[in-house]
Amino acid sequence: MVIEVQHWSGAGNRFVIVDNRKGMISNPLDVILVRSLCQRKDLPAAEGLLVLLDLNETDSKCYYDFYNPDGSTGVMCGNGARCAVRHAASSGHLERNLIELILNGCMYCAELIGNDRVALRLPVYKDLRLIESWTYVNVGSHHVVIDARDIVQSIEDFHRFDLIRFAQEHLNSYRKKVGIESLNLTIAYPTVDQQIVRIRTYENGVFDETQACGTGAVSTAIAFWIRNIIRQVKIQLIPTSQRMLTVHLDINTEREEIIQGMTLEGDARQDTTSSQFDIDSMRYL
Ligand SMILES: N[C@H](CCC[C@H](N)C(=O)O)C(=O)O
Repeated sequence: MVIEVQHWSGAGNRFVIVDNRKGMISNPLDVILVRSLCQRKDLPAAEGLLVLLDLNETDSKCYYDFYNPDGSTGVMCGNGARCAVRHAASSGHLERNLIELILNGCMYCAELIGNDRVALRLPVYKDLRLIESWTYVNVGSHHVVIDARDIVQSIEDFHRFDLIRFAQEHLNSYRKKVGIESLNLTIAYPTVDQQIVRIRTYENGVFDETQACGTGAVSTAIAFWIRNIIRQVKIQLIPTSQRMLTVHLDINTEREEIIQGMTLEGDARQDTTSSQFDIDSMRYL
């Protein structure tokens, strides 16, 4: 059986999206099928897969599952969530710009802005630990945030830094200290005036540096706020793709150390025409 596969990106983070409302594929998707869908033909590998499960047009409510390219699932994907709501808006007639997204069973509110931007409201983080000079944050996916100034001397060195090698050599140590295997690792370099933070992320389930990581951007904003590195509540972050992400922190007015919620804003675009994928032979046509 042949299915249509769409190609989207959120801040440069690359996804394939399948509309499975007719149940052509059994959920949860088989690992081999996920891996095959992410290995695109004539395009760079996708850094995640989104599956549309259901769409309620009158309530502007949509249901998706997210999978990493290795087939793992059940974690929050900030860039993927923004692509999901834009995909939902393009797949049906949604009554409102305020959309309820249920992603891997968790509910998020999203607002469509302009032609290709989405503001996604995340619930307050589930866990935050300041460990030595680095920070662990659970925002629905697990993140280690490193102040890059601890490992490089300049922004030029930051761009040249061998992140993949660093992750391969050090991730196990972070995993042991946090007690969690599925860690993403972000290095973050604040500019002198702290207006912009440059970030690079080695993603769990991709096991490579991705073009952008939405929950990595949110985790960086949280870590840098709590460590007094950044003191704006609106933080602009530039990922590897150079497509900016903006994180708004909702800070308790009485106690500034309390973050009550976060909003992740950025683009979400359909990149090219759809592809045909044969489920039986597990390959793109
Ligand atoms: N690979 C991550 C999930 C996707 C995160 C990233 N693509 C984002 O935009 O938040 C993990 O396994 O925890």
